[in-house]
Amino acid sequence: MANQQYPTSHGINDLKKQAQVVVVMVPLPAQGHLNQLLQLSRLILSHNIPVHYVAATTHNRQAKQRVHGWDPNAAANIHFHDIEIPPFRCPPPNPEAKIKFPSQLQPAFNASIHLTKPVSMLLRALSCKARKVIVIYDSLMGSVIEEARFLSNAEAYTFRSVSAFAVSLYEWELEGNVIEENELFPRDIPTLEGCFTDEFAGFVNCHYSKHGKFNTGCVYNTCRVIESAYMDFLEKETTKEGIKHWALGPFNPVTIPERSKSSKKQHFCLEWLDKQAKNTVIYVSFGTTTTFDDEQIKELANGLRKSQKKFIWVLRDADKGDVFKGEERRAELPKGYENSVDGKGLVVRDWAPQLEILAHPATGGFMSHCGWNSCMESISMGVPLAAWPMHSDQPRNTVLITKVLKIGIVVRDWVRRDEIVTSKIVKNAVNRLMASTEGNEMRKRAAEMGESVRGSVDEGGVSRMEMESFIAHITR
Ligand SMILES: O=c1ccn([C@@H]2O[C@H](COP(=O)(O)OP(=O)(O)O[C@H]3O[C@H](CO)[C@@H](O)[C@H](O)[C@H]3O)[C@@H](O)[C@H]2O)c(=O)[nH]1
Repeated sequence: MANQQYPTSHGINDLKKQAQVVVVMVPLPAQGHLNQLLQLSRLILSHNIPVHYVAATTHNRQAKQRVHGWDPNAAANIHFHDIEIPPFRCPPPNPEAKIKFPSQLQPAFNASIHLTKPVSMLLRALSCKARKVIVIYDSLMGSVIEEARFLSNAEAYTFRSVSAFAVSLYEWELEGNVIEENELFPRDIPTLEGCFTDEFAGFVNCHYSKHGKFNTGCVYNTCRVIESAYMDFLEKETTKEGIKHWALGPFNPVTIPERSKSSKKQHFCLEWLDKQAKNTVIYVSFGTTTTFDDEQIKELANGLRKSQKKFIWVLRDADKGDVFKGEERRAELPKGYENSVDGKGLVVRDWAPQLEILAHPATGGFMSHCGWNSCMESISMGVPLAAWPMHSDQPRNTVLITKVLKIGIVVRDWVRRDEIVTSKIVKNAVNRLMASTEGNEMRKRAAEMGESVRGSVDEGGVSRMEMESFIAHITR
């Protein structure tokens, strides 16, 4: 399999033990979640453990089609279980919504409940054949894997799709504590007001599994190089329950295979990047759950142009619950915009190869909403961020990036989320990150951190050891 982060060197006995263990992944159907569990599948597979990845047919297709740097279809030991579920509503995102949480995904989240029966059947079937069935499920998919509770040879592990920092804060609050400034948490951590819709908050209340009775642990897409204090905090909080916590990230590949320059498949923005000088380009992208209204798009477009810095801007609407259904809105740019930035900037309307862009030496900064995948990808490629949070865990990830790790600046303060971000604010943020002493210092810090994070997956590195301990634990 291409791009194995953890090459294996197992003894015969280890291999025998592992052959009797299977892993079942149950992701929440949203790109930021599908992607992480697919990437984790790749890592687990490199330890010769078969992985079953279960989702609705359309979400499996989405996860496979969008992954970069390796081919999940060629990874023979990933068994994709395409489940046909009843049709669900698939509204487009609403650019005018006051709360920016992607409420259009809610019907897909609700429809996940139809996976319960097929997942139960799969778990039962696997449980008859394997010595052990390990279920790794998104913390919002607890209801779907209830069957694991009744199988004597099944163990369930909760996957936390966000930073250990965000989970620590959330669980601290769940216990009824007030967040105060201390050695772990900096001051002025935003509340969760404005982060979610009421409907999603209700969904979380129903389905969030902190650590169910049959749970033996939690896995995180993070690395102790950056979040060791928060992993320790979570461990301390659950000592009594005997819950284990594993920081197995970064899940994303940390090295990108050498591109063949003659390859026709190369994305045009990578060819363009090849012609740019080191650290001169800012990559601008807001993940798969952000939709701007026309006015905000205009301000962002003008701000990038006025900054006079080179940029790659991914301009796409947020995903729908089924990304293959219906039309996508094509956001309008100011008249003649693309010509006016010719040579300076690229606007990408399709799926951009984000990891490869971030890994490219010409990329020197990332303007991002601070979704956790984007944060981990940027950190592991050593790129500092200009943080512009929209919803969910993003305002708190912004605190982690800017105040704790000090590898980024804030574009727009979360408290001013109802105001438009003017072109002047955008221009100033780009210049601050890309062309100031402060920005250069952050770039240096981010590069050093990236090196340490990439090193953590090498032999003897913290993430590598944590993964080995996890594999030993599930195959014990
Ligand atoms: O053109 C594109 C656009 C996106 N991506 C990838 O898509 C993913 C986006 O994930 P993320 O950065 O986490 O953003 P969201 O899609 O918004 O993720 C949701 O899920 C995350 C994990 O729970 C949360 O941290 C976020 O707040 C939530 O919005 C990343 O892997 C990107 O590399 C591309 O490769 N190309």
